[in-house]
Amino acid sequence: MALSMRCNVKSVFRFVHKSNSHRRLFKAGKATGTTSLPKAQVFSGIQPTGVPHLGNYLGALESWVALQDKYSTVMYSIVDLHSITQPQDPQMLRENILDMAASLLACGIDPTRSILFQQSQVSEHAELSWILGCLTSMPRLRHLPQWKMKSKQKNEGSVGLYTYPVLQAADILLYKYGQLCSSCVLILSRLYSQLCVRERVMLLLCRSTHVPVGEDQIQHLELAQDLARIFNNQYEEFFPEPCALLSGTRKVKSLRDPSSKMSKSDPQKLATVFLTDTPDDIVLKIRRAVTDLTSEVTYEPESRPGVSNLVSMHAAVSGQSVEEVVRLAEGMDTGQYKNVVAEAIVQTLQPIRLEIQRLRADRGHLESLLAKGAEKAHSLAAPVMTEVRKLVGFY
Ligand SMILES: Nc1ncnc2c1ncn2[C@@H]1O[C@H](COP(=O)(O)OC(=O)[C@@H](N)Cc2c[nH]c3ccccc23)[C@@H](O)[C@H]1O
Repeated sequence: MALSMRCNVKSVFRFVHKSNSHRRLFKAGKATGTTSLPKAQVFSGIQPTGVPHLGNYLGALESWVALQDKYSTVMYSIVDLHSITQPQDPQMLRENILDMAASLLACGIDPTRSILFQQSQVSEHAELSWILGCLTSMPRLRHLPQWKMKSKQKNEGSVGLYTYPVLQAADILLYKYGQLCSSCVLILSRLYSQLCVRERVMLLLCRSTHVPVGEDQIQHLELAQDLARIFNNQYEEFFPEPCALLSGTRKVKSLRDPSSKMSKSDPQKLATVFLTDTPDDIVLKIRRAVTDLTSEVTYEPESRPGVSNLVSMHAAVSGQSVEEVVRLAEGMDTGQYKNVVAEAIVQTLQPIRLEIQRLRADRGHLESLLAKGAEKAHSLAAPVMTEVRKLVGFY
């Protein structure tokens, strides 16, 4: 699974030249008695607004799982504060939070290798969001997707919906420190002064928070980068700019309208494949997927979005390239091809569905996992917030 990184290299470059950042690089470990260098972290979030769908899985969750092997601090948050920007029934929300935890575990999130937690249980998210909100201009938020889409649907949106992306920036920026293992720390701290600028840039690039998301979150990530920059200019170099990590399948489209993205809240029942769909549900939805009048299978996202969406989903779930998949489909018409795609999706989702069912049954276990995750997240967020409060002038 290929991941691509979207970072603002120029700003990281600028960051390197500020002497403070340099010193801070060594400061982070003092509290633990080691000389430590901050390092790359992974942070991402998902709203507990129902069972994740194939778009969430291919655009984000699959890479969340893979990143557990590549980074030592990996954090995934069930962003319940974001979810209440739309009306939620309290009992349903409570259930959705635990169901989301079960879904993430079933996809392969391993609580021994990542910190899985509920956003509202770490109050620093809301606090940092307020501070960042005070640095954000109103026009900067007006054109961001969440507001544009959802305020239109409801005629008018809430203040929470409007400032949603500021909270997302706070989520990401809050987790800026990490510890390296002591031998790496020793080697790197000895070497740092001998590194050339390019190597220091690489080190700092690695240090920023990496955020695996689908394409729809890019503008939110850009706001997080801007807010890091604005905060640093206003107070002192403090927040490294985060980078988006995009998976190969950046945007899975709706099966009923391939001009829009697959979404949990799509009112059309056949538009979205959920991770809990049975094989029969999946076959039906794929068979009914909107394509076009050409029967050949090709990959032309602009002119043939429907069939191209099937091809890219098929490539992603089967671990093949788009070219391989198209070659495999030679001689088939789109009707026959849909059966192949459905089968490949069933193969991928079936074990996840069964595991979700198993995990959902033990609510106590899920609650205790989330409580432990919140404790760990809090222990990382608290020292950052202490520094932020000092910089802002609260003490
Ligand atoms: N059709 C699709 N195709 C490809 N990818 C998709 C598709 N639909 C959703 N995604 C991706 O799934 C993740 C979770 O979606 P959410 O809408 O809950 O995701 C959201 O609503 C975020 N605002 C949650 C959030 C809050 N704080 C954060 C901090 C970092 C990253 C993310 C967050 C996302 O990565 C999203 O890009």
